[in-house]
Amino acid sequence: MTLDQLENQIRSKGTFLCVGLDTDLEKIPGHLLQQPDPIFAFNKAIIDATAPYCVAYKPNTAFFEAYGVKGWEALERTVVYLNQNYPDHLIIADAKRGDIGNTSTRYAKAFFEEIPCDALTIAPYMGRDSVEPFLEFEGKYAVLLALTSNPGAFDFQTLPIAGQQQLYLEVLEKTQQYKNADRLMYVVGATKAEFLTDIRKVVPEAFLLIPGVGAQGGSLEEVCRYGMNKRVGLLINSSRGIIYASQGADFAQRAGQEAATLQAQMNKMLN
Ligand SMILES: O=C(O)c1cc(=O)[nH]c(=O)n1[C@@H]1O[C@H](COP(=O)(O)O)[C@@H](O)[C@H]1O
Repeated sequence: MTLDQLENQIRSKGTFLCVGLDTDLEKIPGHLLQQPDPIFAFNKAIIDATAPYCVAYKPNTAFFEAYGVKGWEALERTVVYLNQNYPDHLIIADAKRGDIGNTSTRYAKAFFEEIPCDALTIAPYMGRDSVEPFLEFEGKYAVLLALTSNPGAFDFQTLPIAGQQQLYLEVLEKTQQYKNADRLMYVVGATKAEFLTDIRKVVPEAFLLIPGVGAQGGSLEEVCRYGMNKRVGLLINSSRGIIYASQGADFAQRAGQEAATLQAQMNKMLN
């Protein structure tokens, strides 16, 4: 998917919502546990209920990897289902990878080819040779952690380097020099909305993946005020707030309602 196509989807559907698939067998309705693949059964129902209100899905691979081979199979089924039925939705594998060059290439093949996602979250701290292999795939995106939503983000990411620029700003500035930097997106936590003005000075054009609304308490309004750019430039993720809106038989319907509520709020911000 090109960024122009992504922007067109956002504008035509009036939403820049990304639904996070953080599927936990301990939280899904009991009746699904009788299914041959309960994780996929849950995801499929959530996807069918929320697709009109979002432009992206973010399966967090930890929630699949935790179940070993069965989890990987569920991830693959989920991605195949999305590609076949909802090809206009961006699929972001949230795996937070990144390693020396030849290893990064294998991760890229795993998540861009073998399990064909459109984007992959990456920890940038091993530097240029660990990130550029992900940027060799046309139509695919590396989503680098810039300023994360969790409290520990302040341990390192906001520290000044050698008394100068803060580390997260250095990550943004330096990675914009990488080859195929137009295939980069960045993660910024919704809980860090007050930093978005500084972030936009360094990456005015880039798409930002913003997790942390809903369960983590970030404000959609503040994120839009400080983070939106002329191509919208935002994908706002909510996982638990949508997929566990109900843990009963009406779970999919309630997930759809939550997604519709967010879509309505986003639509207002776009107009
Ligand atoms: O890369 C991410 O997606 C991510 C980065 C970050 O800074 N904070 C963050 O919460 N996430 C992910 O975004 C999702 C947030 O889930 P909820 O808090 O349930 O909406 C989880 O899958 C997290 O792993």
